[in-house]
Amino acid sequence: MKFYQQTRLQRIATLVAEGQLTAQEAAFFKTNTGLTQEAADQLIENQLTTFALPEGVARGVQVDGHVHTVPMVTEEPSVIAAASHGAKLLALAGGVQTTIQQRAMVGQVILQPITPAQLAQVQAATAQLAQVANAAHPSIVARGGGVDRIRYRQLDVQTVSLDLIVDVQEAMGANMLNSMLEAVAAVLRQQFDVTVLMSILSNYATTSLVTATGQVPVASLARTGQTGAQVAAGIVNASHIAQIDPYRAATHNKGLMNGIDAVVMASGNDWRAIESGAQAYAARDGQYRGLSTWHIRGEQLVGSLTLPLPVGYVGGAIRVLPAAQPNLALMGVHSAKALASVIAAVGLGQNLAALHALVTSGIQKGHMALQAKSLAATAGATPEEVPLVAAQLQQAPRMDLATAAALLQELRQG
Ligand SMILES: CC(C)(COP(=O)([O-])OP(=O)([O-])OC[C@H]1O[C@@H](n2cnc3c(N)ncnc32)[C@H](O)[C@@H]1OP(=O)([O-])[O-])[C@@H](O)C(=O)NCCC(=O)NCCSC(=O)C[C@@](C)(O)CC(=O)[O-]
Ligand SMILES: NC(=O)C1=CN([C@@H]2O[C@H](COP(=O)(O)OP(=O)(O)OC[C@H]3O[C@@H](n4cnc5c(N)ncnc54)[C@H](OP(=O)(O)O)[C@@H]3O)[C@@H](O)[C@H]2O)C=CC1
Repeated sequence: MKFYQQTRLQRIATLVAEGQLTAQEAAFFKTNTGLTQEAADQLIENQLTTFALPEGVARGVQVDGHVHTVPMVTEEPSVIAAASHGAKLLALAGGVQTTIQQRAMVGQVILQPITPAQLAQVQAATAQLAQVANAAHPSIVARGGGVDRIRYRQLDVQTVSLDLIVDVQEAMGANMLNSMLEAVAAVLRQQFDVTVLMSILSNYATTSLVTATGQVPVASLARTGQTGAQVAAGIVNASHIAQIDPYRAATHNKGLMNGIDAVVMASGNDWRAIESGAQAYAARDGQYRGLSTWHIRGEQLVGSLTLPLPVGYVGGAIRVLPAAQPNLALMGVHSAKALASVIAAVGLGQNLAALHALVTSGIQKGHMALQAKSLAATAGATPEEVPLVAAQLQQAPRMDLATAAALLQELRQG
């Protein structure tokens, strides 16, 4: 029986049998009910309750020679099926390869107003400012990180952004960077008499770019009535439309962020930070574009996705959210870079599956088939009734809430 045809408990047992979960981790996944109210109260303000989302796994995600089972947190039906489908296609030609040139965070101290003479003074003190920043968070220096460099960008005639670029090692680094930035800002105000408007990290993490590339044999893309070459050409054309039309680009990127956000959330990372960075990067040359592109090389359809992924392997809420550590263990990643690589690979596969569906049967066939369960539940079906209503919904001429409600009523009337 396929993994996705098994029951929840059978899936956990399969992962144990495969050696992907220890007995202790399996016990956690079986009984996990999320955050306690007490833990939730420690995390946010004015806490009332907790809010749960489903978590599943994409299987067979092949990245840089390793095969990963990837936890994904999402409320949207068909996202995990699509991630699995994309990963399966990409695995046919060796999986996804990733490159990470650098992993650092950027923060800004905005100097405004500043004269050219004042700027020259500040620039002359760059080494001192780097020392100030490192002294504000010495433990990151002890861990092998710290200030990488400082650069200056003139934003308008009286405004300069002093950009602090910091190697944050295994953390996302937002809090540590903000401490460093505020220390630099204080010295600039006190010793250089410069007006500092504000200091804060930037989520446009261009120093944490990850590129995922992968290929699929064109022949494997064939579907009833369409040759592999026709489907591959359709995917290339769809990817081109996302380069020339922001209306399409936004949807193209939403599709790949379906996978990226789901893994970011499962890992306990800050998904708003990843979303904002990705969307800013999509508009980096002044026009908003698709983050991934596809082209044909010989017998292969080749895809590439680049985006900023400043995720942490430690810090933030990763220790506090109960599922984050078991999820990282199940994913089989042991560093922030490895996590970023897996996330990028899921994004590329997610995009491939969505484009494949769009240029073949259309999105509704696969998506709505999987939406049937959630429609049945929305109509009020109990867990026992959901599969019965969902099965009938898939045969019905229209798959909508009214039909689901009518089918449920029929079922209850026997
Ligand atoms: C839904 C599929 C995968 C069906 O895909 P399919 O080819 O019709 O069905 P299949 O039964 O032949 O399955 C193919 C593979 O999909 C996976 N798969 C299949 N079913 C399951 C399942 N239940 N649970 C887990 N994995 C599943 C699995 O890997 C399976 O291979 P197998 O293991 O059977 O050898 C396909 O139609 C698809 O990928 N569709 C895209 C769905 C999608 O992107 N959903 C997101 C919501 S729409 C959206 O938000 C974004 C969008 C689409 O607008 C983005 C854009 O426009 O670019
Ligand atoms: N704009 C944004 O995106 C903003 C985001 N945030 C939030 O900031 C949080 C992330 O900030 P971050 O600074 O990463 O989190 P933390 O404040 O939790 O700092 C990271 C922690 O990890 C510890 N650590 C242990 N091992 C390592 C290692 N190998 N490398 C690096 N650190 C290690 C550090 O220890 P030590 O102290 O000894 O160095 C530090 O305590 C997220 O919750 C995010 O939501 C906050 C402000 C703005």
